[in-house]
Amino acid sequence: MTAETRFKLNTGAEIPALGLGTWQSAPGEVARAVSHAIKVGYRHIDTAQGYGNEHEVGQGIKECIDAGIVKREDLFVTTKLWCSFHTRVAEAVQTSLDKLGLEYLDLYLMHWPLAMNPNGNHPMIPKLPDGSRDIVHSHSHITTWKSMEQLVGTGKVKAIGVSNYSVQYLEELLPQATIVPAANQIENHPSLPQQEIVDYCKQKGIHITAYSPLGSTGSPLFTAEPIVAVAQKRGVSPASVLLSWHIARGSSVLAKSVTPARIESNRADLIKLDEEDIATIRKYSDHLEATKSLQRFVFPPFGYNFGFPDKQ
Ligand SMILES: NC(=O)C1=CN([C@@H]2O[C@H](COP(=O)(O)OP(=O)(O)OC[C@H]3O[C@@H](n4cnc5c(N)ncnc54)[C@H](OP(=O)(O)O)[C@@H]3O)[C@@H](O)[C@H]2O)C=CC1
Ligand SMILES: O=C[C@H](O)[C@@H](O)[C@@H](O)[C@H](O)C(=O)O
Repeated sequence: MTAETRFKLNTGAEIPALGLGTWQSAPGEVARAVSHAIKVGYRHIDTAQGYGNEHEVGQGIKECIDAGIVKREDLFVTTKLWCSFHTRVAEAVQTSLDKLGLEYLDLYLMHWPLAMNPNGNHPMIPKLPDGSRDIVHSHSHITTWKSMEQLVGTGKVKAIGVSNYSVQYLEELLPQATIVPAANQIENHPSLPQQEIVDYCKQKGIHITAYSPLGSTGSPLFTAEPIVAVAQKRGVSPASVLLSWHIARGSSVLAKSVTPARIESNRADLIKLDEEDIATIRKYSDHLEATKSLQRFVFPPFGYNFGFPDKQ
């Protein structure tokens, strides 16, 4: 059954194919979204220090554990190190654990491969007087990774990984790494297939998790003609096609919703796309690439070159 699919990480652990996203899930909504998701079968929850909602995510998890719906070990919980904490990894992971009310994380990711000033004018998004983000250019993401490697063996993290890494950044990191990242969480959907990084990660044993698979808030992807065509042919919604596409590619996928009916259908309506469906979607992606019309929905104003082929 597609919703039960799990992928093996390079640690030997398994990551459930579908996770609940929680970015921009408002306070007062996210605990309910998490507990509803777990009740209807989700076993993978994605949050981040930067989302400011780890406490509420933890409440949703606790409700389900206390009610006997799941045990901690049935869940796969990911959180992420925020940029202004790259020099304070041990402190950051403990704070995340405390907020979540958990003793360990299944996956701890470096959210973006750059450090922001830990002593700047804001704890999360420090800015310079000209309004640009206060980035510590002298601090390498490799140094951050070395600190994250120290967490493995402490019992606080089962696996470590990265997010928003391009091939260029992985090529810098891998020769210096003692531990190969278990996962790279990247924006991924038919309008930004990122085949280059997906193939590279596959070759290196790094699992891909797709974020913003539905095109994030206010998405145009639901009405993209080839997606609608596959949805109609298969008798499902465009959202189902967009989510199922990643599972067919061997990636896990994070779907954010705070709407109970969507949380349910995003899981229940996953399907196994066939070769014809995949070919239709590939043709669409190839056309966008050829016409330089790829769409990246998440590109925060870091003013930084992440090595993304579509944003140089
Ligand atoms: N590592 C990183 O830098 C990033 C990680 N992420 C992670 O990935 C997750 C998913 O990405 P995100 O950007 O949130 O966007 P998604 O692509 O998951 O889209 C979320 C939006 O789609 C709506 N939606 C959900 N299901 C349906 C449906 N079946 N039909 C119609 N609309 C629907 C949601 O509305 P509603 O909630 O109102 O139902 C919300 O507005 C994040 O929440 C986060 O956990 C995301 C961005 C960056
Ligand atoms: O995970 C989601 C995104 O990466 C988000 O954390 C960033 O876009 C952040 O809001 C920022 O402004 O840098």
